[in-house]
Amino acid sequence: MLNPPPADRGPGEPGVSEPVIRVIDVRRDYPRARTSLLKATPPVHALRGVSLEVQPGERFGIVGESGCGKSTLLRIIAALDRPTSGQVVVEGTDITRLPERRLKFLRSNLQLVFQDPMSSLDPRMRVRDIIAEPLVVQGHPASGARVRELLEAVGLSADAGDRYPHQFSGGQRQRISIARALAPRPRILIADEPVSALDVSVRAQVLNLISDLVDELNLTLVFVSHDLSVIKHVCDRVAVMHAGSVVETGPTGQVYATPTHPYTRRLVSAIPTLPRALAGATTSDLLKGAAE
Ligand SMILES: Nc1ncnc2c1ncn2[C@@H]1O[C@H](COP(=O)(O)OP(=O)(O)OP(=O)(O)O)[C@@H](O)[C@H]1O
Repeated sequence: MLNPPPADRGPGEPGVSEPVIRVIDVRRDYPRARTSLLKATPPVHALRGVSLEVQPGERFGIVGESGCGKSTLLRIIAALDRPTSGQVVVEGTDITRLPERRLKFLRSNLQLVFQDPMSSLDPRMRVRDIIAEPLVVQGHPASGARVRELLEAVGLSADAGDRYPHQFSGGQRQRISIARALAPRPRILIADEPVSALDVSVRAQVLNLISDLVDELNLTLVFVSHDLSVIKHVCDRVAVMHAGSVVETGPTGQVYATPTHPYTRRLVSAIPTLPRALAGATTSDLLKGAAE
């Protein structure tokens, strides 16, 4: 079985109604280079008091155009960065104040898939070692059988393990990243624009693979995209971000059909019609076009 029911793997087993992730009034300021000797330069307010909750087994989307703070929020949820203020509670544990050595439980329970598989896969490593790496880092032996099982789960043949990342297409490389993320049997999968760098012809295949695996393995998914049509394909609920704030949250179908915030209405009205979608235009391309 790819992901048997987890044994005790850390504090805070999610209860029936306990959110898996709670983000509470999170702010993140980045210092900006000084431009004047006389006046202090104000920081970049990347997150301006973001709050949201993700329930167990939910597929939660975060959408917004470039620079609205999506990656900053994901990095804070994954404890790769700390907020300036506010709290993030994952599976009942406030991770924002924990020292690095106490974050071990999070490093196996929560895994990430990034936008560009080429830059997130070490070109000098064979695929089998790439997939086994998170297990080895956590001090677990990685068996050949487990690597083969993961390759099969993402639709790659067992002999793919002997090859190097450059010997695969973009879509296949993203499958390798997904296999690596699943290796430590996470309960939470975070995907940051996982299909944006892929050829439009393989995007749906990779989205369907993520969807199927989330169902099969009973994962909670947090999925970030600048493209509402991609979110609509995968997610049950969505938070719309604009300029460091969440401006609207709701079931994806409802937000899509009856958006309440003016920014969401702009996003929805810019969703590509079929011919433009086939030509590969994204919501953000179309928003740019509309603004020009
Ligand atoms: N390390 C940093 N130092 C200074 N400013 C930063 C840093 N990281 C992000 N920012 C700024 O914070 C804001 C939010 O950036 P972030 O990358 O989170 O947005 P995003 O929505 O993920 O955009 P994209 O989709 O283009 O990655 C932007 O104004 C960005 O320039």
